[in-house]
Amino acid sequence: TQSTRPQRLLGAVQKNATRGDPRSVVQAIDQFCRQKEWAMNVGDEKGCILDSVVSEVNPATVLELGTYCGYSTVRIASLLPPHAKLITLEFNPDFAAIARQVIAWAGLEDKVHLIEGASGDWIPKMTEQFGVKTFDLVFLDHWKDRYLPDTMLMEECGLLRKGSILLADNVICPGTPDYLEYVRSSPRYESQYFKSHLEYTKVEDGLEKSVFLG
Ligand SMILES: Cc1ncnc2c1ncn2[C@@H]1O[C@H](/C=C/CNC(=O)c2cc(-c3ccc(F)cc3)cc(O)c2O)[C@@H](O)[C@H]1O
Ligand SMILES: [Mg+2]
Repeated sequence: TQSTRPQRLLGAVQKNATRGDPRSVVQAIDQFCRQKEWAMNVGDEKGCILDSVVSEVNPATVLELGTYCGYSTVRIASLLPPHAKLITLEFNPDFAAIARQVIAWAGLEDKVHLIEGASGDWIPKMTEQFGVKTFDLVFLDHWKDRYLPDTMLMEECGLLRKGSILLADNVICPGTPDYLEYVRSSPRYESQYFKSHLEYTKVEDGLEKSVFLG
């Protein structure tokens, strides 16, 4: 039977990356996506911006919405301090299965909690299920029409504290107009746009970093 693109991406990791070496996993995926098949990972260019924000925030608790194959999960987890926790939500079981293997190949399974389920169902359960009071950093990279409702839901559930950082992928391409309007106009956020390019292309895209002001 035909393999899927995520399966071929995992194959490239297992073939070209060194077990336990997150940077080699990231490099293997970027090489695969540049040379073989485009895939919707945040990519190397926007990935450097993601790395700098993670390093600056030095978060103890991170939430990622939309794991896909685990590329940004590996980038983020590889920069976390020893006891930090990254919770990543993915509702497609096939993608979740690939992501688990990518995360394991990088040797980061102890830092990552991959939950198979929908963000809308799981955001309200974060405190009771994982003892998370608030998130220091949230990376939004799931369906673009879910960014705004899930941000409002996180506010309602008290998961954001003064200083929590939201970092959103694809605010230009494919675009998240309602989310962008919200975080840029709300007095409860201080927003900043990091201009970049759509992964592995010359098309404009960027990340929006928004600080929750409480
Ligand atoms: C509510 C809920 N709960 C849990 N998991 C959820 C969830 N909603 C989605 N997911 C999961 O997250 C990923 C989905 C990511 C969506 N990302 C994009 O659509 C995307 C697209 C492009 C793109 C740009 C130009 C083009 F021409 C074509 C595509 C680039 C990107 O970077 C993207 O992120 C995927 O793994 C999906 O199962
Ligand atoms: Mg994206």
